[in-house]
Amino acid sequence: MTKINDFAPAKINLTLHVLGQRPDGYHLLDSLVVFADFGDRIEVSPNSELALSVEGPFADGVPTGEENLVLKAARLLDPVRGASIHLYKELPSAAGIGGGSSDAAATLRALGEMWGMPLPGNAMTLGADVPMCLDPKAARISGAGEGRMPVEGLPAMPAVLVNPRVGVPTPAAFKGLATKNNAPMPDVIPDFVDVTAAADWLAGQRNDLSAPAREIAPVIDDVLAVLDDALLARMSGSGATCFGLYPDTETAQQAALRIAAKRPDWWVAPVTLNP
Ligand SMILES: C[C@@](CO)(OP(=O)(O)O)[C@H](O)COP(=O)(O)OP(=O)(O)OC[C@H]1O[C@@H](n2ccc(N)nc2=O)[C@H](O)[C@@H]1O
Ligand SMILES: Nc1ncnc2c1ncn2[C@@H]1O[C@H](COP(=O)(O)OP(=O)(O)O)[C@@H](O)[C@H]1O
Repeated sequence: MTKINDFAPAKINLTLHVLGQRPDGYHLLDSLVVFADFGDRIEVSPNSELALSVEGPFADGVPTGEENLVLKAARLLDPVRGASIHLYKELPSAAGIGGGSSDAAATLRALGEMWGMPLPGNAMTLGADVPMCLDPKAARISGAGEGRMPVEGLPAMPAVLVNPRVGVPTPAAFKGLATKNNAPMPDVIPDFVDVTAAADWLAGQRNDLSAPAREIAPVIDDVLAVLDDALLARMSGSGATCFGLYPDTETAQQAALRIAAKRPDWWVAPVTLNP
């Protein structure tokens, strides 16, 4: 039986500048996005009905009904066709790292291949993060999430992802913004010789959702504090996951061990953020 596997990597917003708000309420973004070598996994195989099974460390709490983004993605591609989909959930949900969106994008890729269909142009209807996850490579994201410019010149970045197991609802983070019209990133994102140079430049940029998310979940301050030995520590997306950038893989792994020992109740993952 034909089985197709796909990988749904964690999405990290290295920067997230909020530039304004559209009349429909969605916010205009300028965001530098990269993807980790760590994420969920999807397996699809032929089946008469559309069926989803979920397992893995973060399976609990992921909806298994029609509201699951994996099933919504399948229905977007074909409203009636059947398939068996297995989701192995390694990523925490509602965590600012686009787990559900990346699952949806991986489902579109895998079912598109199995059913011989092209990727849909309206993936945005599944969620603002889904289009950027269709081709999970470094990109500068604009509009409400639909604009995507590939970014060359980023190094592979050793990092640690830390989530305090507290969910931040994305609408609440946007609603809490003190100012909606903020400055974009510079027009040109430079090339960087290494992760230290990238971290130096990133330090001059922002995540505008960080302040409102920290109001909602003050534990984010504790997360940033344990990442104080990183070259740069910042929240991703609408939180609460934060990333720390480290000069090399070994240092990142040591930092992850230290943080996991200090906060065994938190989710801690040493990763590489790929260009
Ligand atoms: C903030 C970001 C940054 O990459 O990531 P996450 O924190 O979700 O990972 C995304 O913009 C989130 O994308 P996603 O989670 O797919 O958003 P959606 O389901 O489409 O929207 C959830 C809600 O977020 C708000 N929203 C989302 C995107 C956007 N550009 N402006 C918004 O105001 C709206 O209130 C919307 O109802
Ligand atoms: N496959 C999925 N994985 C995770 N969450 C999902 C999935 N499908 C639907 N959801 C719902 O989407 C919401 C946002 O999840 P997620 O995409 O992980 O958030 P974020 O983009 O903030 O990391 C969750 O609260 C969850 O109920």
